[in-house]
Amino acid sequence: MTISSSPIKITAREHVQALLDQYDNFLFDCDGVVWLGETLIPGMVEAIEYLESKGKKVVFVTNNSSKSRDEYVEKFHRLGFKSFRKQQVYPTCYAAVSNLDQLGVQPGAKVWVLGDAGIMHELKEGGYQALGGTDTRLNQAFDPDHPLLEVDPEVQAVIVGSTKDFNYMRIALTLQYLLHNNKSIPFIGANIDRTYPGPHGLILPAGGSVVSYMEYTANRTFLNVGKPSTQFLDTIVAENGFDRSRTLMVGDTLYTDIKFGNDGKLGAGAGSLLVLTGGTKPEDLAHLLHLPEDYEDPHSMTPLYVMDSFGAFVDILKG
Ligand SMILES: O=C(O)[C@H](O)[C@H](O)COP(=O)(O)O
Ligand SMILES: [Mg+2]
Repeated sequence: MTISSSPIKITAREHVQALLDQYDNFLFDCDGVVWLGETLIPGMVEAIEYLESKGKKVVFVTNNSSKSRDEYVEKFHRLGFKSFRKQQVYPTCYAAVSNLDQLGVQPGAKVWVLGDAGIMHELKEGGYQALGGTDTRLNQAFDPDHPLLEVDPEVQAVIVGSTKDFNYMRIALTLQYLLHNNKSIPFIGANIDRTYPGPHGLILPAGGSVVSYMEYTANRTFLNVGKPSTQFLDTIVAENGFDRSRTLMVGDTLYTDIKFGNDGKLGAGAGSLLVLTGGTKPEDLAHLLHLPEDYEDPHSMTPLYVMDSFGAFVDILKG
């Protein structure tokens, strides 16, 4: 996907009206677009309710694997999205588990996790046995003689995502599974994000840094199931029956969200909108500074539209 011109800035009523005319389906990123941690971005509930009142289809696609779909339902309801349904959210913990079958790992199998509760819960919901992850026995200091370090030969896959419990015990054990059986069991990464925007202006280490740590120490490459995976988008489009040409991706990160929309051929020619409420600042957009070096095409990360906050949608429309 190539977008050669500068993004169109959405500031006026006619711009917002044009979005409503052009798109029937809206995909929203979460961290940095809908909320920052537990803090809702002002106007987002009103914006989503407005879109839905006009018959638009809205789904949320997040690389944050720390919560399962059920836990996201609770969060959306808590933050005021009263009619939110489980089928509207696609977190990468769900994407990771959905991929297992295609990788030859059937329900019932044991799966090792370096990550938070979302992955554990989605594994259980999918009929898998989740090992590692939030197991509190792994909170203790590393001890090479600890019986927990014994590898379970029945583990058939490893899923790594963001975690705030990134300690040496968990890292060392995860490495054993990644090396096990001549590095033959699938290694799934929940995302490639380097950082994510936290509250109070904090920039926090994201899941991609955890996945990359394990990739480096195991000297293995992982399967990224999160944005910008085109397979992830294909699944969402197919499950919801979306017409790509009438679908827009709204996100705050160039190399995940915007690339997801552009590479996924959304919109009639393009379908990505960058908001500046999260990790990307105007100067980043100007220079496309945050690009991982292995992404060769900067145009695939250039949004068609840019907006200070999607939360301003209704206010702009009302003039
Ligand atoms: O590490 C994480 O949890 C994610 O990278 C991060 O939160 C991104 O989430 P998203 O912006 O895709 O909602
Ligand atoms: Mg984001």
